[in-house]
Amino acid sequence: MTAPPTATQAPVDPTIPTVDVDPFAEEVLAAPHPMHARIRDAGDVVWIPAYGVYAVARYQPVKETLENWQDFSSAAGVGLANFRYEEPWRPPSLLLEADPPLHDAPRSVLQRILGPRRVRRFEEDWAQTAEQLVACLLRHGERDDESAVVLDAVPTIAEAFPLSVFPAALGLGGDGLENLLPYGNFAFNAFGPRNRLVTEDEERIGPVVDWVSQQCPREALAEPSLGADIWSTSDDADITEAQAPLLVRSLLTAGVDTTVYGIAATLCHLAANPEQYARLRSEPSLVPAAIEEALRLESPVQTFFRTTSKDVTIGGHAIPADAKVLMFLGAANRDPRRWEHPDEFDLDRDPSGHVAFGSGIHQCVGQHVARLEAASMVRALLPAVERIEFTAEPERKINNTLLGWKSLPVRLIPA
Ligand code: HEM
Ligand SMILES: CCOc1cccc(C(=O)O)c1
Repeated sequence: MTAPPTATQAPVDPTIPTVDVDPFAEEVLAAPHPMHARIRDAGDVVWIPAYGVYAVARYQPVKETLENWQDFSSAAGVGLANFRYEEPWRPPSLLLEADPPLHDAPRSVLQRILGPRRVRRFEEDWAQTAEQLVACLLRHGERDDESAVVLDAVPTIAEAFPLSVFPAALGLGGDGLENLLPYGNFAFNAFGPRNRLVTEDEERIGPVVDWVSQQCPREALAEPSLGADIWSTSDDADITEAQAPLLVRSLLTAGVDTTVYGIAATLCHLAANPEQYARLRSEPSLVPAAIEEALRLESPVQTFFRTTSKDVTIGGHAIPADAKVLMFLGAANRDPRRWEHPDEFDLDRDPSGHVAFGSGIHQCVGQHVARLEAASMVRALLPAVERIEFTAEPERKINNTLLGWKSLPVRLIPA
């Protein structure tokens, strides 16, 4: 492993604007939108001296960088760390941190197992679970003096629902599920710099990492399940027995915190836009559009990096080989060059083309699972809850990669 290059404090192309921000400062992680506008306005690509990286925030260059896997590699890691010089904190993902051809077979296996038709088999069960959750909250929830149910929608809905359906769908047993959110939280923090968000957890994450590893062997996974499906593809040599547990680990890592943040994002905008919530109640066919619009607006996964595989250009500017390029997915999803009134939640917008799930060969392979979880939850709320109102300011959850809510204090007015 050769020594990492010293982060040059200036771009090799002097026409690339420098933007002196720290995207991973906690106050910026909690409220990134002003920084996004500043970077978008500076140009197609900018230099961020704080980390010695290039960055793209406008929709077009973000989408092109995501889709150009040949020039912008994932195999050197999709975080700040460059695996060509630095040891990853865990064995790299066979999908997220791989390029073709190594990426091909694992991707094909998960694409088949998590495809829309296969995911539809969960529809009835997840709808029933979501309806039971809503009925239980309305029956047992604390009531205010106007008989509305007062609760924090993050633990009681956004976290409770995914944790009640996804581990079982994956094939996990019942013990230790409290490790899932901390593991995903650490994994997403680890894509960023080694700041407090990483160091404060790394001392105690060991047992959590061990628990996750213990969930991946074939004998740990119930049948039938998504995890068992992964292992059965190793019988047909689509993937090897050594690869199967890493694919299970991928679903454990990427498949929980993200959906919690996605549901919280949707609930936040339904509470903030009561007239659009009312419209959904009368037009439930708009539920998928509402979820896509919330994902565009919030982009639970805010950033990922790529590493240039040779001397390339972005927007006509020269970028050298082996450079890290930070892609601001959340900024691209609010780029006024691509979206009209970009910061508004608009049910009538066509949100297709947003990059909340990425784009190209690495586009989220779990997106159908994510969409079904969110739709199941929203569809269960609509007939039972007339309105969702904030009772206090929502509180941000801070993470180097994820943007979401730690708390959504609301009152549910029963229908
Ligand atoms: C709202 C929820 C979710 C969001 C916003 C999200 C976002 C993303 C994004 C942006 C990528 C692209 C990464 C890149 O280009 O480097 C991605 C990839 C991926 N996602 Fe999701 N995701 C979500 C839910 C899920 C779920 C539920 C699963 C598993 C069941 C999952 C599994 C994966 C995997 C394995 C990859 C890597 C795919 C590849 O590299 O080929 N994600 N996701
Ligand atoms: C949501 C982006 O997708 C991810 C995130 C973290 C880990 C993995 C994996 O493949 O292990 C995938």
